[in-house]
Amino acid sequence: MIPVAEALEKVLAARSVPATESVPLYQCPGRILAEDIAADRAFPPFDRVTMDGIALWLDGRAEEGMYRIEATTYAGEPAGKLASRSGAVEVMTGAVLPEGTNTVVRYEDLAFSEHFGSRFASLKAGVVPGQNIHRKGEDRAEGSLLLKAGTRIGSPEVAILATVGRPSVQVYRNPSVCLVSTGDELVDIHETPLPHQIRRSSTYQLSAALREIGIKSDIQHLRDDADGLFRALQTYLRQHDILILTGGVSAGKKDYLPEVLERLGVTRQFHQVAQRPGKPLWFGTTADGKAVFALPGNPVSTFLCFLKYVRPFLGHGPKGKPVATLSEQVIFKPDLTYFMPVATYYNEEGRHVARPLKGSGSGDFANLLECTGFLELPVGRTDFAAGEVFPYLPF
Ligand SMILES: Nc1nc2c(c(=O)[nH]1)N[C@H]1C(S)=C(S)[C@@H](COP(=O)(O)OP(=O)(O)OC[C@H]3O[C@@H](n4cnc5c(N)ncnc54)[C@H](O)[C@@H]3O)O[C@H]1N2
Ligand code: MOO
Ligand SMILES: [Mg+2]
Repeated sequence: MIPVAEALEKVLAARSVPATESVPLYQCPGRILAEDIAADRAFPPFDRVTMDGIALWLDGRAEEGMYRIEATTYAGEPAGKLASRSGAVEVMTGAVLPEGTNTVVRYEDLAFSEHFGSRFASLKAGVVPGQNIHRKGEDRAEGSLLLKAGTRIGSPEVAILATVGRPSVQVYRNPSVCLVSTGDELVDIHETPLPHQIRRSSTYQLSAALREIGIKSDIQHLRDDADGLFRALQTYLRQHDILILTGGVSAGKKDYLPEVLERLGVTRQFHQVAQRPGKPLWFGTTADGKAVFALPGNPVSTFLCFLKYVRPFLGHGPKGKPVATLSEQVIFKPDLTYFMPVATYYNEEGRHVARPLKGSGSGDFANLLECTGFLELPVGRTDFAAGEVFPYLPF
């Protein structure tokens, strides 16, 4: 049995740099960027008018008087030019600031009048020279690094990729993942279980969790039969990069997976981690770079092991190092790291608080409905006080 930190280290050490592929921008969300992205132009690329109104030249003194409207510049038109310091150009939000102007005044702060066939604007309110202009390069300089390879692409990243003109993007190729449930007691979801059977649920849960990070997976099921497992897993290993198996890794007489996997040439990296749930976790690798996770069958263990080990292996997980404050005292005596199911919320003081969800152990997957994640209570202690802060593993 090895400690949690060591198990995670071994899992992360087994990662290899995946091949890359080009995908259309609309298929990018959830994928991991495989190239650096630089600004092809300044952000914004020109002095951008931010209010509908007029652009004029102000030096801080000449606010009085009327400004003759010389022209109008709409968004999408080339930059206009102010001819006279006593004039103004009508401008719309998104237009290029006309040459010779330095300030934009919005319509709400102007009064218009007509004299001798010309329109004039006078200022109704105080004006700060330079106002209402989004200056060229103010956000990012041309050529600056906007996104680094390895970034997970979410909606803000898509906006950046779009604005630098990338209809397709290099991302890391998703691994081919096969989810395999094992167990003679498990029937499929369209079947009616006999009194001693249950429907399999956790491979569907894992498939959903993978989909949330943009990874498609195959779902298979195998009976608790050592030779059958050997033959089928041999095939799945050939066809896929990663196998995620559930059940059959503990001390039961039909828990064949550890033995079968080693017979298949999968090198065991570890079996059993000093944690609850998920103690029987098995992880191995092959000489040709494939990874096999054999997750304990109890559904809460399965899911916890997915979040803690498989998801980071796939390059996904929460940003930063989330923590939460324990809401009440917890006593946990076993000499194990305890991943406690919790529901978190923000209290009035802005603290991220974790409320333990008792549930009835690692078979109680209905307890995950209210759950938002797991609080990681460290090994070597038994008493955890209300108000203490611990690492938090969100869904
Ligand atoms: N003598 C010991 N017994 C057990 C130990 C131990 O250390 N010594 N560990 C316990 C722990 S902890 C866990 S977790 C389980 C893990 O067992 P397995 O990985 O061998 O899983 P199974 O025995 O096949 O199944 C356990 C449990 O989970 C249900 N299950 C399995 N797969 C699914 C699925 N796809 N969907 C829904 N439910 C599933 C299965 O029916 C069993 O009830 O072992 C303890 N025993
Ligand atoms: O890993 Mo087991 O989940 O403690 O039931
Ligand atoms: Mg078992």
